[in-house]
Amino acid sequence: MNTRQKIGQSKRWVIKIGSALLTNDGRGLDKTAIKQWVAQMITLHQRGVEIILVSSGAVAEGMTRLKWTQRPTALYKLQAAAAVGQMGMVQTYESFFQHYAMHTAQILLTHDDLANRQRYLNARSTLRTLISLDVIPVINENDTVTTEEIRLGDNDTLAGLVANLIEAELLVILTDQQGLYERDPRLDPTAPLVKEGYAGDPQLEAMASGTGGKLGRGGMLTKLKAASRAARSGTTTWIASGRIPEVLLKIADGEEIGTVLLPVQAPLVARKRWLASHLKMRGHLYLDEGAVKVLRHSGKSLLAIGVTRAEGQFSRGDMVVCLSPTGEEIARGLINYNTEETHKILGRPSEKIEEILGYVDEPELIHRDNLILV
Ligand SMILES: Nc1ncnc2c1ncn2[C@@H]1O[C@H](COP(=O)(O)OP(=O)(O)O)[C@@H](O)[C@H]1O
Ligand SMILES: N[C@@H](CCC(=O)OP(=O)(O)O)C(=O)O
Repeated sequence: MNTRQKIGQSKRWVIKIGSALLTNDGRGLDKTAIKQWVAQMITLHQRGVEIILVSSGAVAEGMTRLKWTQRPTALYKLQAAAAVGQMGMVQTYESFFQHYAMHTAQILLTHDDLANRQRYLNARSTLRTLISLDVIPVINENDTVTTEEIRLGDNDTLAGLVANLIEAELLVILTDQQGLYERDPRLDPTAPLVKEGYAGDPQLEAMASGTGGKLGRGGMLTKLKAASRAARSGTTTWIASGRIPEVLLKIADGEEIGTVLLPVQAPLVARKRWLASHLKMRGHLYLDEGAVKVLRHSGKSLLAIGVTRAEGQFSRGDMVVCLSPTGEEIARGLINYNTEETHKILGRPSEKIEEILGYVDEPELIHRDNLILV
């Protein structure tokens, strides 16, 4: 059995379907195609595969329903379109799955739901429960309530994080191209297809352009970044064209289609994976050489004494980036003190915190359990 065939036998899949594909390039929901993907998912489910769907298309379908020809730039219009289009999308999935007596469940997530530990754990247990009930979760970003500040931005990222959340074995990204090409095929139609690579390989990321089509937001770069995120839970990513007949079954059979991106590092433990899923950084801490060494080699907490400078506006519990004296990123972590407090205690020993602030929240600036090395 070759690598692809082994991957095809994965038992927990996250399947992400992009806007361009789902709405047939903006001509409204492509119900014929959706019907076929649903039929394939049913076959996979009957073979014992657990499926979580991440579906884009709310904004694109909303635009069609509202008869808008141009994707609006104003957030409030995008949110209105998403609210209208999400209805059509979930109705379509539910009715096709109902045909096979299966239920779907709508899950709308925001960045905050994944950044807050309690909500992250709630989302995970809901998804696990739905899977155990043989229900197909249909996930999208909760576009109607997200602001520029807190949005994930594209569903490739969301799919990568969902793969981490439920420890999927395989993330399938269906799009309007055959996979990753060595150059953007819109610019160079002769570019060769990359068949296999490693998630997080910077050489592959250099091949992908960051702009999506007129409907999607991601482009190929976010798909590669999603593969890199997914790899943190040991998940393999398979990017393929959703227009290939029986595409999902071909993947399950390990056929030579699309681009396969293999995880290289050992999977991170659950809490570290959650930490790594934070996308919004609120500040930067510059460490001295001693602190860099301790973080890298001793797995210890970060103390205020090892920090020379702090930038940004953050509150207790926010994610900040730790940099070496030359500005190289070393780690990220949840800080125990806000900006003003940090400015007062940096460079000082932990036993002085009480004297300086009048209280001590924690002796560490960032506890090692809340720290992830980069
Ligand atoms: N190296 C590349 N290989 C393949 N596609 C690329 C590459 N660079 C950029 N792209 C573009 O990414 C697009 C897919 O992204 P996007 O429009 O966001 O799709 P989706 O809606 O499926 O997320 C393709 O149509 C393609 O033009
Ligand atoms: N949440 C948005 C997703 C937009 C988006 O990222 O689309 P895509 O790049 O096609 O995955 C929607 O449903 O329209």
